[in-house]
Amino acid sequence: MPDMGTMLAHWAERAGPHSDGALLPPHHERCLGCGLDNPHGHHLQVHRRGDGVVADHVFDERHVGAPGVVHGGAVATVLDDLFGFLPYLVGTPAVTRQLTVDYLSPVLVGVSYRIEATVTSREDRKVFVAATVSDFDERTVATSSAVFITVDVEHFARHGGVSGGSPTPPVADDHRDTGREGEMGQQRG
Ligand SMILES: CCCCCCCCCCCCCC(=O)SCCNC(=O)CCNC(=O)[C@H](O)C(C)(C)COP(=O)(O)OP(=O)(O)OC[C@H]1O[C@@H](n2cnc3c(N)ncnc32)[C@H](O)[C@@H]1OP(=O)(O)O
Repeated sequence: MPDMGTMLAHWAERAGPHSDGALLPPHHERCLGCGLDNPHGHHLQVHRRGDGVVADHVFDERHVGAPGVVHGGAVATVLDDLFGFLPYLVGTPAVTRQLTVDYLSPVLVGVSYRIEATVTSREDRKVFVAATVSDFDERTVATSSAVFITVDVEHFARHGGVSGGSPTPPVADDHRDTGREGEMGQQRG
């Protein structure tokens, strides 16, 4: 388990307070949504705006689904990551428990979109959040809502770390030493 002091410092460093308009720090350098060191990432640049967060984002060819159209999973990734900045403003770490996306119009590769998210309500550990994705004619192309659950920093220490690496995946007993290096071996990468 990573050192708890390191985890606490990592959270404290990011949690702010952040002034209105400030560029918010990435979750960590390898984060798929906002980490600048992730070559597969979206490199989201997120600012605080009032009680919410906002990012302008252009999806590229790496994110294509149907020709010219952004893959729905890529849109969901960006929404989830943007929601993941609201805990900085709430003041406590939180993780996604449920994420819903309404795809109203195709999101297009190479077009700039504004994505805005805010906290709509709180109930004990539950933080309800909502977001919109709009083009620069202010036409809403997607909306999203999510339920985040507040956690303590130990949650992150328990399940991995903040250095950017992934914990070694557990190997299921029934696939150990079978000599079947076919499908399962390849899937596990
Ligand atoms: C050190 C800091 C590092 C910082 C790095 C930050 C990185 C962030 C990166 C961000 C990247 C982007 C973000 C990411 O990608 S975050 C990554 C994706 N998310 C996860 O990995 C979370 C995985 N899930 C869990 O770990 C657990 O399930 C958690 C901890 C979330 C809850 O497990 P736990 O066992 O503790 O709680 P519970 O299951 O009893 O539920 C709790 C409460 O919630 C209610 N509930 C459940 N569902 C719903 C629903 N649909 N509508 C309304 N309510 C709902 C439920 O009834 C209950 O209510 P109540 O009975 O208590 O009243």
